[in-house]
Amino acid sequence: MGLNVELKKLEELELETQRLAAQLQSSKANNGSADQTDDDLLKLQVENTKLKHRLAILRQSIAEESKAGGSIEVQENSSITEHLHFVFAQAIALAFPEYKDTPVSIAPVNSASAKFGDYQCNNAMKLAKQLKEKGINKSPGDIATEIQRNCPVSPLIEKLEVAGAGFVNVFLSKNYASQALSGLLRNGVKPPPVPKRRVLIDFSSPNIAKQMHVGHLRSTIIGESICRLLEFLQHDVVRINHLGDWGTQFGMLIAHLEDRFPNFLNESPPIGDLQVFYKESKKRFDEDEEFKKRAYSRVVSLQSGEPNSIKAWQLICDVSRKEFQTIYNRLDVSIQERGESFYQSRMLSVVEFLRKKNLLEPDEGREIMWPDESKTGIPLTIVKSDGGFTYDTSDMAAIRHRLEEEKCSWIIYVVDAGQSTHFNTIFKAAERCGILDRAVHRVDHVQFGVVLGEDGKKFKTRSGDTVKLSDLLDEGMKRSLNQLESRGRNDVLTPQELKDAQEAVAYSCIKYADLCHNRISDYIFSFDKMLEDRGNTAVYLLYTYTRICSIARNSGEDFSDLAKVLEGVNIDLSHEKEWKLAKTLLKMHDILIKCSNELFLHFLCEFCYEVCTVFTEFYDSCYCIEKNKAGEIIAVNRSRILLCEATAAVLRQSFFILGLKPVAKI
Ligand SMILES: NC(=[NH2+])NCCC[C@H](N)C(=O)O
Repeated sequence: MGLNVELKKLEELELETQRLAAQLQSSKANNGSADQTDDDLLKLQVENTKLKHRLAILRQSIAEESKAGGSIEVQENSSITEHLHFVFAQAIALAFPEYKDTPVSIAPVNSASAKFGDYQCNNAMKLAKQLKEKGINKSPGDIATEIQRNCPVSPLIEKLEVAGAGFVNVFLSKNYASQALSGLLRNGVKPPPVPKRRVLIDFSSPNIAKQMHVGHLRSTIIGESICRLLEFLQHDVVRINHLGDWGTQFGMLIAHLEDRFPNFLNESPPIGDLQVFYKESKKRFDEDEEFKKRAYSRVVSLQSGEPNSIKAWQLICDVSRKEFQTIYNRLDVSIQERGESFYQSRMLSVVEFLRKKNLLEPDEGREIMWPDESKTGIPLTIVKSDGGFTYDTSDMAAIRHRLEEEKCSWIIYVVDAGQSTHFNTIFKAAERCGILDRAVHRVDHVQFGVVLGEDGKKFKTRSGDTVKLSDLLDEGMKRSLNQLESRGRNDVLTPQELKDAQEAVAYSCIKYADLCHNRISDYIFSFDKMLEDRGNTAVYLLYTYTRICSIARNSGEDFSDLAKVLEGVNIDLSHEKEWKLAKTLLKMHDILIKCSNELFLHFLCEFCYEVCTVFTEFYDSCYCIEKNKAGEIIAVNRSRILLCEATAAVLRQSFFILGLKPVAKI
């Protein structure tokens, strides 16, 4: 095992040990101190100390190896930026030992300024300032030179140059790039190595009996892509639909069901439109005192598990569930249902837990909890004055379950930006009571803006109603067919091919339009815009992809077994455009890591767009297949066709993460 690989593994282990120790500690706090737990904790601590020791030795030996003019290996599928971090961290540690923990700063160089290399380390300027504060005068240029001199030799680097105000410019090695692309073609696109976590993603999460609206659509699309991204990076992903299936509205729904379909226990009620049903029951609830009373009593019986109320509740949930599932099937989303009702018993115990810790205080008949001791911010309502629980209570029970029982070390909530105060409060409160430990757990509220209509106002139908998602998807299908027909594709494609293309375009467009913007800003929903075949749209990407795939097919040679083709061909990157394309493709791992660190998918969308435009530049100036005047193939440049295939592979993997479905013909 290479030193770097071992180092990464050890770092992962250390994280895991810390997480286990925290878990033991918290279960000890909850259960009183059991001897067994004490023993386990002790063992873990010893283990952790050993690990730390081993880590220190390793770091030292890596540093020494490079001091002796040593070299450094590149981990397979490693992100270039990460590798360069490693290289420069060592160089800085050797050149300026007292700054060995300085965060390394590496930036890609804009491809327009290729003479400055491909990546840049710009630590020297900051170091010059820090040294000056200590009374040492050294120019950034001199510092950069010292850093450069101490860099270990890496197969990834062709040369290093100091330039400008103290930058160290990195020129990537063509040889390395060519080998990395061969590996990619041979083994498929593989994920960059990252420390693995068990991560729970709470997304989609609509409410029973209510309309699933465009906000839920955003959560569904973004959430699904985050799951795919993290699964690709080999994390252990738990996909959770936190359905709103337990609110007080169920009282009135149950009471209304009892009246409308008295035989519901024996025969499933034909509730066609749950929204109408909901409106009817709400009207009665507001107008009829008697009904209101019964509705309240049904909430109590439901939450205490009375069988008839449970049965009625299940029937209602089933109606919604079926509707949601059709949307998930259409969008190719998979998710496990674990609604608020799942936490009923855990809400009881989390209340007990908080009460024992003296964290609940009375407030006009309610019981509230402040997120921090200073009592600033907004308190959570943990118990209502009628003894019932709230959205806050279920989220406290959920976060506890996810960290302690589900043993996740990372939770991601994909919910609209309107709920950011709620989540901030939940996170702080969870920290305050010892459920959440930020040293070992990561929690993110992946928030997103609202969907606007083309008029810039909230997205609504012409009549001012909220848009039904199934109608929206139907409209997308219609528009996509129109677009294909206007290009005459219905004359070229078979009916099945046309249908596949229609679906691919419709759903890919809707997803991509959502993902390609910074999610935090509001976004304007426009079918016209998303169906454009130019610019950063799904249609452009899908067309380009299909075109790339057709190149090998039309070459008259067999490219089905890439490993075999590679035996006789070296990927040649001597043409400027070949080299540019290769470097673009090799950025994929950097991008995936950036997306998963920051949980923004538009970086990946921009990457796909860049790959397509750089590919087009390449294809415009580099012949892959040469034909004579008669249209006969006279030469096939296999190396270039392999580059096309590598481009297709990179796009295919990125499309999969973004939920875009490529088709063979379009
Ligand atoms: N754990 C959570 N609170 N998840 C999000 C739930 C979203 C909620 N059902 C809504 O529609 O607004």
